[in-house]
Amino acid sequence: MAARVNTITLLSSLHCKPTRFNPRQQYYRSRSRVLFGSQPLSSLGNGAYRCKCSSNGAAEMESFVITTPLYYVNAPPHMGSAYTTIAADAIARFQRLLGKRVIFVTGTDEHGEKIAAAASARGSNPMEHCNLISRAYQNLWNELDISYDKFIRTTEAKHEAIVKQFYSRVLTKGDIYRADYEGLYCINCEEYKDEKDLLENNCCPMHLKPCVQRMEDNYFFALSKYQKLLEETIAQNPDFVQPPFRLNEVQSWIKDGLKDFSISRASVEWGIPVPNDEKQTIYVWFDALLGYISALLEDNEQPDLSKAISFGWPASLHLIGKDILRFHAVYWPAMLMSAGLSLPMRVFGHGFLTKDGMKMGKSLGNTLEPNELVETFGVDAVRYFFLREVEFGNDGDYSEDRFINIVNAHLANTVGNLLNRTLGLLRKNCQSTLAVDSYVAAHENPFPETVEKLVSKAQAHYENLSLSSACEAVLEIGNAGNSYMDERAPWSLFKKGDTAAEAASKDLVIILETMRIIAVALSPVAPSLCWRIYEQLGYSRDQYDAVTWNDTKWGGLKGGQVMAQPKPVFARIESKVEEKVA
Ligand SMILES: Nc1ncnc2c1ncn2[C@@H]1O[C@H](COP(=O)(O)OP(=O)(O)OP(=O)(O)O)[C@@H](O)[C@H]1O
Repeated sequence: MAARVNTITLLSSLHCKPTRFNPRQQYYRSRSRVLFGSQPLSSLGNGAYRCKCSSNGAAEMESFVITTPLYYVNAPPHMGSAYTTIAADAIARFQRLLGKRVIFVTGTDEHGEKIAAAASARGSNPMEHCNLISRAYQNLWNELDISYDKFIRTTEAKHEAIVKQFYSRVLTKGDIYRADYEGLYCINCEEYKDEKDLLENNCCPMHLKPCVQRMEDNYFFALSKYQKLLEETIAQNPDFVQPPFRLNEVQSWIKDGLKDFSISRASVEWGIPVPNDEKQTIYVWFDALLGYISALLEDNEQPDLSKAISFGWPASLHLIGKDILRFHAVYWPAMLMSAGLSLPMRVFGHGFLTKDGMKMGKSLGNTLEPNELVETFGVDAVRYFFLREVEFGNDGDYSEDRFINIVNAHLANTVGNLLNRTLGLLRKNCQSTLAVDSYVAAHENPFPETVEKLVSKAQAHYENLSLSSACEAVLEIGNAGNSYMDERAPWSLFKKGDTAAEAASKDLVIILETMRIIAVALSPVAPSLCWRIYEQLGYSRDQYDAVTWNDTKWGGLKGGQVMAQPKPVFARIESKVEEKVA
């Protein structure tokens, strides 16, 4: 079968590696025999496809498709929703720097009982309500410098068409049947619960609200049929669920036994009608997960499932919170197997931002407002703090004092101050002009090697989604630059005659080259700040936008390049309480 259409070709063979057999897809194909659509290129294990070399030796661009959850529009976004999206954005930006063809999908999940209830509580109709809240998400993503490529709303006509086609495939496969169901239902999770998983008074452990007894005549998806296949697939692809401790959780759910689940609601009007039974609507999760596929359609395309698949499925990475792991790592793969489609390559379930130990969430109302944080502290501080402070995968609590201390110490002092004082010295002693190429300035100096080692460390951490460690490695470059500056003390060398002054002007080039490398390596996390650094180094916006990870190599700055007038790139945040941050 032909490789997926990747139209852009790279001139360099940098990203061209030999294609490799992908055991997961082969495994699945051999059992289902119904896999269709174009085959992805083989997995690199990190969620990217291997590229294919064309006959002239040029390399087709690798693809990297990353998704956030489609956020539920029962209430406006909060810092928890922003957290996943900021992390996805940093990963997407890093993969773009590597030269991949990235499709970054986000959007809003707009159907279901909770939405209808939220709309009526506001005295609005569901569609108006969805328009308003979906717009709030898009506005917030703009505020937060989120570089998404696709924003899908599950109320879009193309999405509805894809859901119906998918439903029909699963029906044809014989995996949908009709039955009565009675059980305890959590309206906030929009899910029937097992009594054993509930707290006292049948309260949902996530939302702390009692579940209600419900009986319905529904359509069911035969999840139990896929138990063995799921078990085997996951055993053969342990990287499918990450971090590893979440894989154990998923494996134990499957081992406990999978029960068929109801995929329609008779009592919910606000949803996509079940094909051939207009009295029922499709269960919100069976609908929303398909958004990852319908998002891939071009706006002017006929909504066709096979076509959507050919535009980028399977996703390289679903980034989600741990609350929706079961849907993504159990239900969704089984649904895809039933429809004869490839599984996503990786599902990463990160931890929760908590407030007083409880998950911050819309239903509990204990949220932190990202808009306010951005307004008060700026977008770079918000992005940097949450990615640096919370070990990606674990939970993390927010404290304003910690926030201020971290961003002041790292962004204002280590990075901003070093740049500012170096540019100040350059202006005073060298008319803001670099004396020599950075390559020449560092001749026989071991410093570039220190920087390059830290860059490699940062790269490895970005690739493993260890975003906090990636930030740490980049900050270590800043620390190394500060130590170099203090040891060399160029301000005093400039006073010691020509030879010492020549050495001092080379030292300034070395520090500024270090700043340039920091700006590239930190750009996935704090893109606006890094642009300001680049601008201070005398580059244009177009030059910044064309940067790749290759630009982390030593040797970018050239002799004669004129730096901008020194201007702080990150304003220190004033606070009443300030502690020393290690
Ligand atoms: N406290 C949080 N910490 C980290 N991520 C969160 C948090 N809250 C929400 N998210 C992100 O949003 C996803 C859930 O989206 P959803 O729109 O259901 O938000 P929610 O606030 O969790 O809603 P609810 O409180 O009604 O369950 C999570 O899987 C995660 O990606």
